[in-house]
Amino acid sequence: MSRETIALASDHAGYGLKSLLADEIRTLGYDILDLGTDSTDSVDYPDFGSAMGEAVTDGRVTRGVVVCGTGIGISIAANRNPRVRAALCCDETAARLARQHNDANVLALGARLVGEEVAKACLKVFLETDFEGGRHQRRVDKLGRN
Ligand SMILES: O=C(CO)[C@H](O)[C@H](O)[C@H](O)COP(=O)(O)O
Repeated sequence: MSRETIALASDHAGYGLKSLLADEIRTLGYDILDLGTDSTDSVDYPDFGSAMGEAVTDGRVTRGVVVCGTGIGISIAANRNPRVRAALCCDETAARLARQHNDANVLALGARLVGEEVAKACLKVFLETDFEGGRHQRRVDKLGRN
């Protein structure tokens, strides 16, 4: 069976955590599609949130992870794309519920707000938790395209 590819995108503030999460994603048994940025040189988070939206829309990936300083800007940017349901998470419980209840397809993290171990725990839960469907499906349907 082929391995799922997980897309990753960040701005400069999220670059370090993105690199660490790329290694973690591979360790967990997935391939990665790195949408940048490629250094800590200052860039604009909307460009990378938008790149994530395009990767989901054109079918290169079904799930991804976005990182900026707070996770706020890049999650707003990713969510401008109607096919993205990006969830900004600061702990494992939020990451689990984002999958179970919201069928979130993009995990957003704030590199300046969460520690590396918490970020890795959020990532693992996000990747390994299934959507529960049922009443949640009706609500996700009301969000629009997916
Ligand atoms: O957190 C962010 C947006 O919500 C960004 O990652 C930036 O860190 C933030 O806007 C601050 O930017 P700076 O140019 O690194 O000061």
